Amino acid sequence: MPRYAQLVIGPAGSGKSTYCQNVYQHCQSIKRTVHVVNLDPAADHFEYPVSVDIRELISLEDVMEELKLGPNGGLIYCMEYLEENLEDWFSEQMEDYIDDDYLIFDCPGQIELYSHIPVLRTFVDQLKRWDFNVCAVYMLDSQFVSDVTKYISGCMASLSAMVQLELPHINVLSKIDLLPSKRDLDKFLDPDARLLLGDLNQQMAPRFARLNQALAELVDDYSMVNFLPLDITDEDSIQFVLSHIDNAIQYGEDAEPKARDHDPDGDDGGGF
Ligand SMILES: Nc1nc2c(ncn2[C@@H]2O[C@H](COP(=O)(O)OP(=O)(O)OP(=O)(O)O)[C@@H](O)[C@H]2O)c(=O)[nH]1
Ligand SMILES: [Mg+2]
Repeated sequence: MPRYAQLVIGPAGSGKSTYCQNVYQHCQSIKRTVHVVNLDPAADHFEYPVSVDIRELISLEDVMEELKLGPNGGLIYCMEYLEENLEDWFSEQMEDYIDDDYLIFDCPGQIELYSHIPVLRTFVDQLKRWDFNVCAVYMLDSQFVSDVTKYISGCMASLSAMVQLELPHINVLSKIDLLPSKRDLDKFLDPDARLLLGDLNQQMAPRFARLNQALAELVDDYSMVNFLPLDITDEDSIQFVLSHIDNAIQYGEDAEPKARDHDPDGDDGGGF
């Protein structure tokens, strides 16, 4: 039997750890077991019980002090150290989690990790060899929908992670509770390339028209850049996101089919 994993990624401060905490609590309330793994060597405190903690292997503070590295260089060093220790330290930690266990990996927010540094890809490949079904959960702060140019840059960062990791990929728009209005939200959840292009052209100088066209086509071609809204103040919203992810990794396939509550259109909306 496989094991299951979510790799929770996305820019710094996008709400990854908060998401992990809320999914953990939600699962507790519905009597479902999940384990949260901290992969952020810079994290200082957690609102969820940490099942495995990278800081027991290496801490950012020590690396910065001993190797005289800054926070970003130090983080990369820590992650590469984890990569070197996948077969021993990490493999030992994973031994406790067997058939059907469900792990949620809370990752650091450095964007380099998702664009051009291969550590997470190596990590994911190892999880797959250990028979994990893995899904990338890309968190984007909903403040990105306040401006179409920000939004397109968020989409590109997510696409870059998707191309690098080659995993089932779900984009989540976090912090929906902080949006002053949800009126225009739909057009960002499931973007229409032509509308996007119109908005981009309106905001940017004419010399960017061809670039905008290419970006809009890219979003359209992949037809994968869509987002699930997450309002952590609403249990149904958490369950909605979780059920899409479960579906992507075929969790609970043998169980009774789950009702897709909170999905007014009845469509998938997932980005993979
Ligand atoms: N209101 C609200 N605040 C949120 C939500 N998600 C995160 N936050 C706040 O946003 C800040 C950053 O959240 P984190 O969960 O630490 O974000 P992160 O992605 O783990 O950040 P890094 O690990 O530093 O990359 C914290 O102050 C959270 O309380 C949300 O859904 N709603
Ligand atoms: Mg975090």
